[in-house]
Amino acid sequence: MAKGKSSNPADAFRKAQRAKELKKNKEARKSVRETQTIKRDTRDLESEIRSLKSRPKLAAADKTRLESLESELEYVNKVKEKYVAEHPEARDRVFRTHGDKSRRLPGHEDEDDEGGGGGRGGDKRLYDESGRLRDPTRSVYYDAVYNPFGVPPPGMPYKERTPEPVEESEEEDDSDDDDDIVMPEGPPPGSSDEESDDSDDIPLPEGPPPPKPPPIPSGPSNAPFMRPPLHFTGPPGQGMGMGQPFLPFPPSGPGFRPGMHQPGMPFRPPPQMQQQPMGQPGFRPRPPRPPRQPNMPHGKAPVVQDPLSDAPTQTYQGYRIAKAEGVAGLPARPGGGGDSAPVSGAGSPSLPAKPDSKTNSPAPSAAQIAAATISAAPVLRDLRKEATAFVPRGVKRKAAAAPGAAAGVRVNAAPGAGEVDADGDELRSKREDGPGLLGVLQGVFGEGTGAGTGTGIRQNTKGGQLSAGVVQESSRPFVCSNLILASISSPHFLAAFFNMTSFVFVTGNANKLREVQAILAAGDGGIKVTSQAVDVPEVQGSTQEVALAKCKAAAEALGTACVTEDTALCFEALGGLPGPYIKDFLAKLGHEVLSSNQSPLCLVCTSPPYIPVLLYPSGPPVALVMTRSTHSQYMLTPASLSSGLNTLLTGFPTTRATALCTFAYSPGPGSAVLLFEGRTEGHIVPARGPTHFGWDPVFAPEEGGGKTYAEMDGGEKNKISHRYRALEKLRVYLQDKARKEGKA
Ligand SMILES: O=c1nc[nH]c2c1ncn2[C@H]1C[C@H](O)[C@@H](COP(=O)(O)OP(=O)(O)OP(=O)(O)O)O1
Ligand SMILES: [Mg+2]
Repeated sequence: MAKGKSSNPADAFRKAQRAKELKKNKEARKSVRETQTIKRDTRDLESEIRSLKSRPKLAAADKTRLESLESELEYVNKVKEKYVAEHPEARDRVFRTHGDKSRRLPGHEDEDDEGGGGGRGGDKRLYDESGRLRDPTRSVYYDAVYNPFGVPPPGMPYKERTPEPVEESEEEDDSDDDDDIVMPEGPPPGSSDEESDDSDDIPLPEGPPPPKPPPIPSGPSNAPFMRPPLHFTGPPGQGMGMGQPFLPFPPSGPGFRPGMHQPGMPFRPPPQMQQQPMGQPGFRPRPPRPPRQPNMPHGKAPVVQDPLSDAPTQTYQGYRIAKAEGVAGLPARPGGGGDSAPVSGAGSPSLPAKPDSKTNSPAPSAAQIAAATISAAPVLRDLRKEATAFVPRGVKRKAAAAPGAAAGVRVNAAPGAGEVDADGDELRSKREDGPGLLGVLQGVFGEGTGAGTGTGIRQNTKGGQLSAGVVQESSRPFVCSNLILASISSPHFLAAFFNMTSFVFVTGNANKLREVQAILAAGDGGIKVTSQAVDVPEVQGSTQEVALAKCKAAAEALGTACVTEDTALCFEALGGLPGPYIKDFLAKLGHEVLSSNQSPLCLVCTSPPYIPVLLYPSGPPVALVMTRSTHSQYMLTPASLSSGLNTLLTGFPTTRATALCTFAYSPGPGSAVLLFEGRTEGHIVPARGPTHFGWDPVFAPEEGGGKTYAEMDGGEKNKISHRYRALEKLRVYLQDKARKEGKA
C-alpha cells in the first residue's frame, strides 16, 4: 500500500475511496455470513454430536468428526451469543434450539429460572416456546402506542422493569407456563378465539364484541421503531384526502362490497346515475307506440288488407257481383290485367267514420252529401276548348312533328291542366284552338238557363270561354256570368263522356293535382284531368277501405264519374301506421324544429352508455342517435327536441317506410269503385328540403340516392313516386277502356 502512495492528491483520494469501499464490502460480506450463521439450525449438529458421544467407543475418524462438529457448534453459538448481545432487539432473527439448556442463548433461559429484570439479566423469560418475545410490556421502553414491542432504541441495551408485587404474587399463584408473565388488564387482544375455554372468567362487555384490530403489518425486523400508523396520511397522488388515515390494506370486512368507491380509485357514479342518461334532459323518451291497427271485421268491408302487402286486393268479386246484378254503367274489366289491373270494389258498405269526423253514421246521408257538395269549389269548363283541344300539349307537339299520326277523338275534360296555381285555384285554359264542344252540346241539349246549383254547361261570356261541369254554390270566387247551354239530367251522360279520355279528380290538395297533371302531361297523353274540391268524409280502415269510401262518397256527391286519391305513409316499425292517417299525424306532429339554424357548441359523451350529446347555446342537450338514411347508409342524427313525423321512429330499429298512393275510380254513383295502387319504398329521415308538400322532406325514397322527395325536383320525384306508379295504372286502364268503347 505504501508503495502505491502517490503525491497526487486526486489519486490518494481515489485510493482512500477504494479502501473505504473494500472495507464496506468486507463488512457487508461479514454481515451476510453472520446473518447466515445466526439463522443456522444447529439441531442436526447437536444430534450428531449426541449420537457420537453416546457411542461407547469412537473410531479415530469419528473423534475427528466429533471435534470438528463441536468446534463448529461452538463457533455458531458464539456468533449467535455475540449477535444477541449486540442486537438484543433483533433476537428473533437468531435461530435457537430449546432442547439443550446448556446451549441456551442469553435471554433464552427457561421460565423456571430465577431472576427479575434489570440490565442484561432482565432479558430472561422474554421469549415463549416459539422463541418470540413474550411480554413487551415488561420492557422499560414499552409504550402501547409508540413502542408496542418494547424495543430498545438503537445502541441501548434491553432493560426490563422490576415486576410489581401484585404481578409477582399473581405469577406465583398460577401454575400455567405463561402465568408468570405480566398480562395487561382486560382480555388479551385478539386472543379470544384461542382461549374460548376461559372466556367464562373474563367479564365481557355488553353488546357485540368490538371488531378485531387490523393486523399490524410485519415490517423489517431491524426497524428500530414500529410507529403505529395512526396519523399517517397517504400521498395526495393516491387520491386520499388530507388527514385521512392511511389504510395499508383495502377494506375487506363484511361491509365492503366490490364496486364501492375506494380512496384512490376513480370515482364512478352510483348505479342510478349511470342508468339515468335516457331520462336526462335532452334524451326525449321514446313516444309510446301507437296501438296497432285493429283488424276490420270481415263482414264490414269488402277489403281488408295490410297496406304494405303486395297481395292483390280481393275486391273484384264485389265488382262481379254488382255486374251480375245488372248495375248500369259499370266499366268492363280491363283486358290488360297484370300490373295495370285495377283493384275494384263494389260500392263500399258502411265504414266507421274517422274519429275526427263530425258524425259516426256509417254512410253519409243525402243531407250530408248535399252539405259536402255545397262546400265544393266549382270548375270552370271551357267546352269550346275541350272540343278543340282534344290532344294535350305534349301529344300535340308529337303530332306536329309527325303529321298524319292518328290523334284519336278526345274530349278535354280538364281545360285547366297545366295552369293550376300553387293553391290549385286557377284552372282555366288559355288555349283557344280547334272547334268547340259548345255547338255539339247546344245541338243536343239546347241552352240552359240561370245559374246556381246543378249540373250544366256554361259559357263564360267575359272570357268567351265555355265551362262545363258540376256547378255548385261555392265559397270560392266563381265567375258565373256564363251562358248555360244545357242541363244534363243524367250524370251518366257525363260519366260515359268523361270515361273516354278524362276524369274529374276530386281532391282538395293542389299539390296532388299539380303532380297528377304533370305526370299525365309527361306520359303518352290522351288523358286530361280536371279537379273538384269536395269535402268528403274519410273513414277509418285500411288504405283500400278509405280510398273506396272516399271515391264512392265523391261520386255520389258529384253525381258523376270521378277519381279520388288517397295517400298513405306506412312505417314498417309501426306495423304500417300512420298509413291512411298520415294527414292527421302530419298536422299534429309536423316536422321537427331541430337546431338546423343553430350550431351546437360541442359534442360530449357522458358516462355509460356513452351516448354522444350535442350541447346547444340554448335549450337542453340533444342526443345523437343512429338512423338509417338509405338502405345501405347509417348516420348519426340528433334526436329532436320538438316532435316530428320522423321522431316517431326514434329508438326503433328500422326507419323503413312505404309511400302508398291509391287512386280510386268510380264510373258514377252507385257503381263499383276501382282502385289503382302505387308504392315507393324508402326511409323516414330528419326533414330535409323545402317543406311545401306534406311529408316530402322526411321521406327518402330508395331510388333517390339519399335525397328526400323534397330535395328532388318535380320531374325527378314524378318518375319514381308512389303517385306516378298508381296513376300509370289508372291511365292504362282508362285508355284501354276508351279504346274498347271506341271500337264498340
Ligand atoms: O306525395 C306526397 N308527398 C308528401 N306528402 C303528401 C303526398 N301526398 C299526400 N301527401 C300528404 C297530404 C296529406 O297530408 C296526406 C295525405 O292525406 P290525403 O287524405 O290523401 O290527402 P288530402 O286530404 O290532402 O287530399 P284529398 O282531400 O284530395 O284526399 O299526405
Ligand atoms: Mg284527404
